[in-house]
Amino acid sequence: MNSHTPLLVASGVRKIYRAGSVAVTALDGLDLTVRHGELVGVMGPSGSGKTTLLNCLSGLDDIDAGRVEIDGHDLFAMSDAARTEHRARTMGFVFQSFNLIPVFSAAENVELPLLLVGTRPREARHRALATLDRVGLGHRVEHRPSELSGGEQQRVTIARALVGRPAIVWADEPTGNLDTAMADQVMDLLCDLNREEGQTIVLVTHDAAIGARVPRLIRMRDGRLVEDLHQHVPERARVTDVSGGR
Ligand SMILES: Nc1ncnc2c1ncn2[C@@H]1O[C@H](COP(=O)(O)OP(=O)(O)OP(=O)(O)O)[C@@H](O)[C@H]1O
Repeated sequence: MNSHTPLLVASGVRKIYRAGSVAVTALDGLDLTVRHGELVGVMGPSGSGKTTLLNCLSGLDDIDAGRVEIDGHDLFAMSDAARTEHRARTMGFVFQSFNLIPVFSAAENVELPLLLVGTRPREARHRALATLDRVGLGHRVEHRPSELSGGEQQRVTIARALVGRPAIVWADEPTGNLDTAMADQVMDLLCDLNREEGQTIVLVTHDAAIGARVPRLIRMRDGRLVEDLHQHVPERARVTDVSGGR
């Protein structure tokens, strides 16, 4: 795909959750285009459909109507197996809960997705170490999650999301479990990855301070996009050292 082709094109996406006789329209004909290299924040009141947007546009969840194309491929025209494979190849995920394997070291957690798609162990380890270094954790590769701070654990999950060199990273409240200083470090890292390496990121957040840091902010209400704002984000003064004092 050349960089002029949008990375993600979602059109008319509807998602209806049915629980017994109750149906909730979580996405109500949503249209969204994301270009390569964008950092897009998604805000909106509780229940407006932010997590559903992330789950449906990444193909983690099915949709009831509409179309989602990522990297030129129609997500819902492919089989479940093909969609899973496409997701593993093109997407990385960061959630509020870290979901790291407690008995694995940071390096083992990060190399796991590569091993699962058949990358040779030596290559997987090499890339895991390089990616941990990129997120400022080159000095913590043998640590287990319980031996790391919350911010460090979230940086391990970011490394795990990045190690397969995904076209797009989906992040759902990535700073939701962190105190302000650690949340700042994680946001610094995501902004740097976007600005310096052109990593495309879609990030759901409740936090207005985070919303103020993204170059593009979309707002949802009742399953629709109600605002799409391109905002000037000044280069930050580097106040936080993500290397943790290496
Ligand atoms: N699995 C489900 N079954 C039934 N209804 C659901 C399900 N998941 C979400 N919903 C409903 O869909 C709507 C959108 O939910 P969603 O979680 O996407 O909102 P959100 O904006 O992410 O909310 P929050 O900010 O509180 O996390 C809500 O009305 C929610 O109650």
